[in-house]
Order: sequence, then C-alpha cells, then structure tokens
Amino acid sequence: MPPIQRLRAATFIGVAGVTALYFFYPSPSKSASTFSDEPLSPSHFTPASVTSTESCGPNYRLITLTVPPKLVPPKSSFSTIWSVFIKDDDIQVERPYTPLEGIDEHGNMKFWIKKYPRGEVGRWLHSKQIGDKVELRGPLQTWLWKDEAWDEVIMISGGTGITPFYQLLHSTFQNMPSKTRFTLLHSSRSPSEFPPPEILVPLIDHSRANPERFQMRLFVDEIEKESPLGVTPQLGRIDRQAIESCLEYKTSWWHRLFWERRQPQPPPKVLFLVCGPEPMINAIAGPYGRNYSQGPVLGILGELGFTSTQVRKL
Ligand SMILES: Cc1cc2nc3c(=O)[nH]c(=O)nc-3n(C[C@H](O)[C@H](O)[C@H](O)COP(=O)(O)OP(=O)(O)OC[C@H]3O[C@@H](n4cnc5c(N)ncnc54)[C@H](O)[C@@H]3O)c2cc1C
Repeated sequence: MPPIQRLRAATFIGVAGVTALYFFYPSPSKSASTFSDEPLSPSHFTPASVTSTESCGPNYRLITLTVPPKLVPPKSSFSTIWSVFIKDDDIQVERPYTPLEGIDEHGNMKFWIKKYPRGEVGRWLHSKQIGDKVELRGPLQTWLWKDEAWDEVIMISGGTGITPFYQLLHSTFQNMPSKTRFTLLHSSRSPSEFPPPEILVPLIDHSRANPERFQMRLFVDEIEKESPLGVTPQLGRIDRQAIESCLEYKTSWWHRLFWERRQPQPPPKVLFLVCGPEPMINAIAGPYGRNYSQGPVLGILGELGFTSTQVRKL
C-alpha cells in the first residue's frame, strides 16, 4: 500500500476507535456500583422502594421513594437545592430528579415526575408499582442556596421546573426567619397541568399568611376549565411586564416619603433563578452555553440589564 493510503487508513482506524470508545465505554456514573448497606452517596447507587405512586393529571405522578432509614446520611450532607440521579435499569440510563421536601428521617423522598411521550426514564418511573425497587444516587448539588446573600429572589419556572423552587421554599419556610423576599412566577400550559395541591396549597397558604415575604403568580397558555384551589392564573406567558412588576419596591407611600428620603437605601440585591423547558429559559435568560454552562444573560433579563452574577439558569 502506498504511504499516503497507509496514512489515510491509519487515520480512519484511529478516528473510528476514538468514536467507538466515546459511545461504548461506560461512564463512571452509570457504571457506579450498587451497595445496599452503605449510606446514600453520589458515588454509588442505593436501592430504594416505591412506597407511593399516585396520578395527578394525564402525564404526571407524585412518587415517593424510600431508602432504609439506616442509610440516610446526616442532615449536613444535604444542602438546598439538591437532586438525585435515578437509574432506569432496563436501559441503564440515569436522569436527575428533585425531592420536593428533601429526605426525612424515615428515608422518604417525594417527587413530582412528568412523563414525556418518547421520554425514557419518566415513562419507566410512571410504570413502577408500590414495592418495586429503583436505584438512585445522590445528593447532587443543583445549586447552593446561601441565606442572607440576597434581599430579593425571583424564581421563574415552567412545568416541573417548579420542583427545585419548591424544595428551596419548603426548606427556607421551615428555617424562619430569613430576611430574603421571594417571588415565584410559575407557568403551566393549562390549569390541568398545574402542580398538584401537595405543591400548590402550601405555597398559596404561605403567600397569604406572609405576603411581605413571599408572593406567587401563576400563568397559563390556555384556560380550559375553572382553575382549582381558588387561584386565578394570568393568561399568557411570563413576559417583561410580569418580571418588571416584581421589582417595584413594595412599601407604603408614607414610608417612602418620610423614611427613605432621609435615609437613602442601597439598591436591593436581586437574584433571578430560572428553571423550565429550554424555550422558556431562552426567552427569559438566554440559552445555556456549551456543555450546559450558564452562557451569557440574554432574553428579557438581559434586556433589563441583569448580569451573570444576578441570574442563574438551573
Ligand atoms: C437538576 C434537575 C432536576 C430535575 N428534577 C425533575 C423533577 O423533579 N421532575 C421531573 O419530572 N423532571 C425533572 N428533571 C428533568 C429530568 O431529569 C428528565 O430530563 C426528564 O424526566 C426527561 O427524561 P426522560 O428520560 O423521561 O426523557 P428523554 O428520553 O430524555 O427525552 C425524550 C423526549 O422527551 C422530550 N423532553 C425531555 N425533557 C423535556 C423537557 N424538560 N421539556 C420538553 N420536552 C422534553 C425530549 O425532547 C425528547 O423528545 C430535572 C432535571 C434536572 C437537570
């Protein structure tokens, strides 16, 4: 074979080998071992049992997975906001899911899980019955919440994107008092796709009891029936006006007139957290960068002049 052909053949074999290695070599996470007597950890899988599974709308289920209480690590191992990887044993793929209220001392974790028509792990989890075993590993840090770092936190979610925000709010409401003010703007396609009462009722109750600390607004693309739970959602997408209205300073006129004029206040430290389907993230905060890095702040928040230190895409 002439040298040029030999070089071409060697290059072809090299490229094919690297490509095959990329696709077929097991990643360390998926091939992590399973231990049934070691505490829950990100580095190995732990068997959990399905202890509850209930339908809440055509494509949604609330599923509780339980690990033996002796395998629950100390509370200090879990920092809000965290998730676990759940492994679909049939095809050996894993996806992250967010325990709504973290984990309790009995080893229970409750999840709100959506099934997509061609989605692998969501459909597999929906098919599981009480008593079935599911392997999971974690906790994995989705994003680390630091109390007192922000005056105002504005969370914008679509669909199951509300789950990390529910975990954050559930944990901060329990650990009162925090001075941070929270606003949640959540959007679903229609009222029948709203998060279930287990998620919405505690949030609505908290916003009614503590309006100065927590406000929430629900948005829908279409209204096909009366909204549940006595909340009136706004028709349409979360737009620039909805976001700007969260930023209006919420104090009485006499406070502004007599107090702030004498004591000029520094601007509040505002943080935006955004979680949901990609088109929504793109419109609100601009697309992710390569390999799910944050990318620049574009979209509505970019237009409003917010920077990467003030915006986090989860
Ligand atoms: C940190 C983190 C926490 C998460 N927590 C939760 C949670 O608590 N509950 C939950 O239900 N999901 C959660 N997710 C999403 C979850 O990990 C999976 O991406 C989702 O369940 C789809 O996986 P799948 O295997 O079923 O579908 P795949 O096989 O990955 O996708 C198959 C099809 O579904 C479509 N699809 C997949 N995801 C979406 C989407 N988000 N929007 C629109 N179409 C989509 C794809 O376009 C594709 O056509 C979380 C994701 C992250 C990163």
